[in-house]
Amino acid sequence: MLEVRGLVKRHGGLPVFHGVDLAVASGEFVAVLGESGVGKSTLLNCIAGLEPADGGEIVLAGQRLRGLGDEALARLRREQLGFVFQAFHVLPHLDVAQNIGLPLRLLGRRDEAGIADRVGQMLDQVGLGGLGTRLPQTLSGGQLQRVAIARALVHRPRLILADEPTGNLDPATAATVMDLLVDQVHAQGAACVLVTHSRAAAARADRVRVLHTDGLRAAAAD
Ligand SMILES: Nc1ncnc2c1ncn2[C@@H]1O[C@H](COP(=O)(O)OP(=O)(O)OP(=O)(O)O)[C@@H](O)[C@H]1O
Repeated sequence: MLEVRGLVKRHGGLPVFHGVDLAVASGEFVAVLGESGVGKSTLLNCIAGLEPADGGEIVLAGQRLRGLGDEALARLRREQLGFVFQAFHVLPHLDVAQNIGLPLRLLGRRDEAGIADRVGQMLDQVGLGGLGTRLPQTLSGGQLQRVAIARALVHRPRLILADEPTGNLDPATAATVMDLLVDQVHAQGAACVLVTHSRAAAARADRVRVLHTDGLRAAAAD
């Protein structure tokens, strides 16, 4: 589903990482750990085509990202990807249900009843049942985190990229969110790359890798 080969990234001429290799098959869950600032979010952004790589190759769902135009990249993201951003990126002027339903609308779905059903299902799954009409500014950080997760999974993406999805959650809610991600991977056959500082979250993955400036390596306990 995802192949990263010899990835190189610089920011403003300064090296972030080089020599990053990663292959993730459908139905496989990989956690990426690493020191703060080593480039974990940057790696996810490169995989999503949100930041250009400076070298190496990324192949997502059989398509090589290099050389794809903005339009093709946007379509690939819409159709294949669910991204849980560290900073949520929940749209402030849309209510919770509209935020969660957005990926379905961007895919061209117009069956309002079907969209409402699926959004309701996601609200229940992340423990936000009844909060669909609330605006984001009335939610807590942990609730916003769960909106972001529901929105990333609503269209059953083939590849899930999750940047610290449990960072703002209490241990019980974090475990529920990890259940959702693991279910999406194992029951639905999605691939998942999870960036986290949480050893508990990483323990749910099939493989754990640690990002260093010169590549991704197996964790000591792996
Ligand atoms: N837009 C940018 N312009 C310049 N430098 C950047 C930019 N984004 C990130 N960086 C730098 O790239 C490096 C990697 O940042 P990144 O956010 O990917 O790290 P991270 O491993 O995800 O960190 P954390 O665990 O703290 O979230 C850092 O040194 C950061 O300062």
